[in-house]
Amino acid sequence: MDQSNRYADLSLREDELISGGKHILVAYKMKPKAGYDYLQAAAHFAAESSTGTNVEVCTTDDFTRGVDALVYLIDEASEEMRIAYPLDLFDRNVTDGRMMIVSFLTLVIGNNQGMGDIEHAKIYDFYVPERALQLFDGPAKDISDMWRILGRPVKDGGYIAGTIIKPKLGLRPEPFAKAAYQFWLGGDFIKNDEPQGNQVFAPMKKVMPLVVDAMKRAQDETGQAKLFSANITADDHYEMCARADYILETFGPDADKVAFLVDGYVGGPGMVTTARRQYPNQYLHYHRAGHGAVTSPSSKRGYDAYVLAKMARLQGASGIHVGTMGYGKMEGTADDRAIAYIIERDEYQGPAYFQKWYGMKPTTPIISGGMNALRLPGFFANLGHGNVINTSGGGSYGHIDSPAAGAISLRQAYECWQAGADPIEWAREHPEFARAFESFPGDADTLYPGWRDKLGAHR
Ligand SMILES: O=C(COP(=O)(O)O)[C@H](O)[C@H](O)COP(=O)(O)O
Ligand SMILES: [Mg+2]
Repeated sequence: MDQSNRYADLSLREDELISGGKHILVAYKMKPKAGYDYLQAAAHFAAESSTGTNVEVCTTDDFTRGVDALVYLIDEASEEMRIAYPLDLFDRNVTDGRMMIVSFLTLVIGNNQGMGDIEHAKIYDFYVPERALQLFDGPAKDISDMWRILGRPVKDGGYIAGTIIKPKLGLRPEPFAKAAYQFWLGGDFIKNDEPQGNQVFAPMKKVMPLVVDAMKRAQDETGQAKLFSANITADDHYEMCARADYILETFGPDADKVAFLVDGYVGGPGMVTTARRQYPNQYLHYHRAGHGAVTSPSSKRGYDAYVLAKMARLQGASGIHVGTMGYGKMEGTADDRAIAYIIERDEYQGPAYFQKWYGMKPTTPIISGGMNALRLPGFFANLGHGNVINTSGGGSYGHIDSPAAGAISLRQAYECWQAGADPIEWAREHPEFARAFESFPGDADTLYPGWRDKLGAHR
């Protein structure tokens, strides 16, 4: 059935839809199955994503038609399809009238992902009008809260040197806490790796008191505040809250230095929002493990990492992983800067839409995955600033001298970039950074050819 008379209006202008402020706009790359007309398939897509189905139903009335999603732009050659969704389509909380990402996802990337006439469709950008932005929680805490705890300026407080306890799994409580202590002697921030929780060989109630002790000792020894991001992920939100409450109680006077990590992609928006709403005083760390299943450039379905990050800011993540922009081990390119910019700035021109955030707090880009001191100078040059949290697991625990030396080498890499210095020259004056070359010789050969001769001459 051709529904393009009802669910498409190509005369609608995007600038007018935006100035009207009554629609969420979504940009897709969509391809119909062979033999299907592009506009008809797009209109069916909009129908399934809003008020319709594949046939006319007798229960539809004039009001129903007023909340139809409308295809307002198509370009078959570039697989471009943009749809305007009236705000009233989206579910609101009974308790407080607020909007929810789960309803946004259910409509804009819901049943349309399994349609028989669609080859594939993937969201690459969306636009949220001011009124809808007011109805999302947004972050309660942001990187300025971390900087404040670290005793830094709350604006442009700079690089937070972090790590992930490695090995990823398999450490019992004492070696786990020892690993934390060793890193904190040189660095700022430690996160649980995303699967670490309450394994039988490392029960949370044995691990956490030892981590608190390690934090205290590292703080005493260095005279600096230290931060810990604790994984509270669980299927059951009561379990999640039990973990969070236990952790806050255990950290006691240092509880402000605790972030809560949630595996937000596998756990879903309910998990993220539970953490956001139950613990608004804690920094909320969104780990996106699993996201590649839909966000990977090789996937023609789902949504991309830019869209995931933008949704995370709406939901109230204080920080989310944004990849390493081609400088680490995970998939990514230099252009992934956009993923950081959309979540940290007050406004940003995305791939399709110019988004203003109207004062919503920023979400910190968390840089993680195969990073080490040698890769950081290029990373900062590409991003253009260093106001990020970076967690280098292998880059710290793989340093040949110690985790503390690994941590120090990370900070030195940041300072090298800040100074605009040549990394080889910097290494001559900064021993931990120099030893990173020997710790990661494969990276050193790739990034700084001839480093052995140049540094060896001064050894
Ligand atoms: O444990 C790590 C990195 O460990 P290491 O520092 O040892 O490589 C992170 O879970 C991934 O990088 C995910 O990050 P992202 O979601 O940005 O890919
Ligand atoms: Mg990890």
